Amino acid sequence: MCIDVNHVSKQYTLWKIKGWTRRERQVIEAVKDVSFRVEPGRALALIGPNGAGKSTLIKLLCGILSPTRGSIRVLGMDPFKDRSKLAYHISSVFGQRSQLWYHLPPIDTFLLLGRIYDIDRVELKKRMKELVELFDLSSFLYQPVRKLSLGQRMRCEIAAALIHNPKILFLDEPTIGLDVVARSMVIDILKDLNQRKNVTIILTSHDTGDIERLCEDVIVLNEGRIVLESNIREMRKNFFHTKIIEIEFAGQHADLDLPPGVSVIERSGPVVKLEVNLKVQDANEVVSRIVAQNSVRDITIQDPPLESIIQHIYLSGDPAGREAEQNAQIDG
Ligand SMILES: Nc1ncnc2c1ncn2[C@@H]1O[C@H](COP(=O)(O)OP(=O)(O)OP(=O)(O)O)[C@@H](O)[C@H]1O
Repeated sequence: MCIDVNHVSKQYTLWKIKGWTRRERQVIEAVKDVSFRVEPGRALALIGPNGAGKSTLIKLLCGILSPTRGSIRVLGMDPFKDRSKLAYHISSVFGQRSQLWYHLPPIDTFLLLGRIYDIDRVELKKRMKELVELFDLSSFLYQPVRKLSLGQRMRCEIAAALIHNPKILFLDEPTIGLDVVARSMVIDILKDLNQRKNVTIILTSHDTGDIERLCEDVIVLNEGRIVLESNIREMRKNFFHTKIIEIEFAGQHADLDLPPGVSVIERSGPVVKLEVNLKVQDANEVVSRIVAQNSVRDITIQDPPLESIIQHIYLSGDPAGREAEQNAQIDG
């Protein structure tokens, strides 16, 4: 087992100043009785709305914070107590914070990290060469970090985090602020690391595209609690109550005669998008009916975007995937 989290809670204590002499204690329970396990080589997404406790959980797993209750084992170690020993085997990237020296070029941070992790000179040179190639850093390796674009800096951040060949990589919003091209490059590299080098990845992101491309497992947190723990494929299956049918009509078409449970969500010239409620209608039957009544050039059936399922889970606050269980019972 790579990560084993048992009934972990984390409280922050804040002191509010009340008048000149009084202070009021306020306790925020950011993580509440959370338990889960991660097998080596998996890619897990921690998702949830703002303030759900994702960053706190990552900090607990990295040993930056200690739990108020419960126990955590990462690679068999207690991350808080064995922090310096564990540091040789894990790494973290926080999108909002940098570990690169701002006024120095990235190469200097790489060399410094090589010293910190006691990496032999020859080995360090070899690893730097690999990372420079993998992240395509050669054109700005000797430029001060302050002069790099955000995308270039993030590539250097992740490269720096990998210099000591960690077994687990924790990433908290690693693509925040990146444009589509830079984001796609970062996610592709992470996927490659996960699949080829078996690096376990724990990621928080608000971007469903990143999650879908990189992760196979997902934990949804809400107000500090796990509200769903699932495989992304299972989550899609259990939470999809709708299908989207996109039809391109050949020429003019009369008003569609739609059965109950089917509604038009978009119209653009000859293209019409329909949403089918699968609890009421079968999508294939809807397609057959439309094709029989109209002249159709193209027709596709799609799943709704992952984003809409996640939104649905957040809104329903469905504890421990109760709705998913009910659906599984109905289906099966
Ligand atoms: N250092 C701290 N001191 C006090 N409260 C904190 C601290 N860090 C986080 N919190 C509180 O703990 C709760 C969880 O915060 P956390 O940053 O873990 O959530 P998050 O899911 O990562 O949110 P976001 O998506 O906005 O980054 C929030 O209510 C937050 O205000």
